[in-house]
Amino acid sequence: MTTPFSSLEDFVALPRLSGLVLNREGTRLVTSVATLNPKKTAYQTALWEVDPAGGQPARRLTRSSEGESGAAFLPSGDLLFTSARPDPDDADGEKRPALWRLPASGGESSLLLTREGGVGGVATAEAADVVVVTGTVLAGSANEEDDAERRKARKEAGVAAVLHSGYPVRYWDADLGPEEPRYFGLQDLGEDGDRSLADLIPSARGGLRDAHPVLSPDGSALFTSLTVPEERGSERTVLVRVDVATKESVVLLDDRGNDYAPGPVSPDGRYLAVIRDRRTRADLPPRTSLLLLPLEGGEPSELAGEWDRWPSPAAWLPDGSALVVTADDDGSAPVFVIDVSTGAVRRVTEDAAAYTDVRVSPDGRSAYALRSSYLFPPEVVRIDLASGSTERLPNPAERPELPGSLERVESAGEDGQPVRSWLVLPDGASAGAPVPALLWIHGGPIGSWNAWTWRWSPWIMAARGYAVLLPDPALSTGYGQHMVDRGWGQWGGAPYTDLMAATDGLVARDDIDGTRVAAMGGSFGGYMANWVAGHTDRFAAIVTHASLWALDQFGPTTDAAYYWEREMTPDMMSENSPHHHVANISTPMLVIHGDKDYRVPIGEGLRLWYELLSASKLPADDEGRTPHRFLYFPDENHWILKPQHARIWYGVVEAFLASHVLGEERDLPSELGL
Ligand SMILES: CC(=O)N[C@@H](C)C(=O)N[C@@H](C)C(=O)N[C@@H](C)C(=O)O
Repeated sequence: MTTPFSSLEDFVALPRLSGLVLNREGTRLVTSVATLNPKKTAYQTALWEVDPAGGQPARRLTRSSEGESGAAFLPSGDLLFTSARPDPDDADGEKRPALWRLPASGGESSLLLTREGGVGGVATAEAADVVVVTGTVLAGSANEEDDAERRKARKEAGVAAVLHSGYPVRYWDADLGPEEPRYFGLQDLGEDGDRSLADLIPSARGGLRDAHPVLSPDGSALFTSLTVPEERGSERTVLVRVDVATKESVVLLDDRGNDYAPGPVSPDGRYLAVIRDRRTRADLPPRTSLLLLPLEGGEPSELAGEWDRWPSPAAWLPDGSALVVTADDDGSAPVFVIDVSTGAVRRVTEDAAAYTDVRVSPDGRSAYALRSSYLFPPEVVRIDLASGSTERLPNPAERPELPGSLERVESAGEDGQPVRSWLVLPDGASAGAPVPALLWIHGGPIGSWNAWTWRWSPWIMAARGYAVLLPDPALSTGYGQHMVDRGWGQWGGAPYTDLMAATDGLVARDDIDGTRVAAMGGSFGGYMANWVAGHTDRFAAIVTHASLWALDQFGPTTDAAYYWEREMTPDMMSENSPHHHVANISTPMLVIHGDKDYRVPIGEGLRLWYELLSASKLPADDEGRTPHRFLYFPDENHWILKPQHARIWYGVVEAFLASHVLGEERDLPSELGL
């Protein structure tokens, strides 16, 4: 059997689909496909068309070394997208993301809009030629010309400094300021049209950093979340409507107990679906709910409030009778339909898969979506909304061959709570040939192992003979509010004991060799790997990626300090901080961290490394030797994004595990230069 998971080169070269848009008539689907560039040092994306009827093979629509993304259809069927490909009329110009149009009638793409601050994304109205693009401006700019001049002056002077008066100053891997994101209404799309841009929320400051514009079907109104500062470095997210013609903006929902974000507008323009996220406190866990906001006036009402899941609204049925949503549910994320008059919830898709980017056909009978699971990466499917049956459409890529099988397993937590996991088993695992195993701990911690991920592929390890357990412990989504509540603010409690219960179930299996088991986790999963290291010696090795180590230090230095301050009091942080238990650590640890990680800053990795060498039970000896290792990426962030670095990541992890779990030595990737 040939599986791409045996070779890291083949694995990083697998095509990766993301995003899906449907034209107004429901006759064209477009998705984005990322593939390796010729040097194999970056991914480049191209747009592909998929036939909704399933009759035609997928075909590539765009081709440039700079790639294309952000596809959006105009009502005419023309396709808009963003790309930093060269402007044919300005071959020497600087490459920056611009807005392009591919005509429905065929032919070449043409450049629609270029601006000094680039074009980040595009939103179109369903039934009107209204386009809103996102892009940045320098905070002090008066207009586009002024912005261009200020950028030029800053660049020519070689100045990167930013003067802040507010919070935050960084976000994930981006330094914030003096650029601020804005929404621009594009006035005239005709061939020779005036491309003047209307800054729709000029007072937004940094508040659109994490926002997406949603347009009403007739294009008259734009809805967005807007993050507004609060006292003491905190912030909240309010819901805003902007009149696209007059630029008049109105705050629709704003209170200190919740954050709000817009979902889709009903086909008749009368209701807005709204996502409400409860603001947390140390004694109040998160809760996500769905609201219907009447746009002609009146109070919002909660939809399906009795349903013990956290819905994410995707689309309305064309007759406005129901909302199509997805929600995490027992290790998957199916499609559901919620009747808006009764709140009744009906599960549509029955398979154990995760659905995203759901688009509904104009007749309301079908939906199209990206679907993935641990058995296959994202692929385009058609869903029959009445029966729930799904059909995989002819896709830009085939499913990769897997080197093993997948099972759903369950253990009981200390309080009797079922703890559910996916278990990846390598080919050949049996009672007669038990295999070594890995416990993988997910991040968040509010999340679930329920969809394919390119970052942590269990099949890479299965191809090397390991079973991989993917448990959803306390704080995971898809198991009801109680599952979140029982872990809130006490990470070293139920989340840890649930993971140990799942591990007990794993090692009790006769196809698993319980003497050869390691634990691994990233981000919050790395926090937990560190906690595991200080509380048990049952694992042969531990891999901790982008991990939280000293919570008193992490809290104020992460990019969103207020978020963490709302979960734990200083006493709770101290009680749950792994660094207090360094003296108990007797397991070899592989620490991995990227220097540009602003979510879990590098200080966590540096301090963990030093304290492992100086204070664990396996300190560096008098010649500096230690079983611990530190894999440091100076130019990566919270994730390892460059394909060559992903290969190194898997290669070093594999060698470390082979040494400590299997007792075998492996060559390290030669590019490490060791
Ligand atoms: C504001 C905030 O911190 N949100 C959390 C979702 C978060 O970023 N948590 C990280 C520590 C984390 O665990 N991230 C996960 C999603 C990951 O796998 O990287």
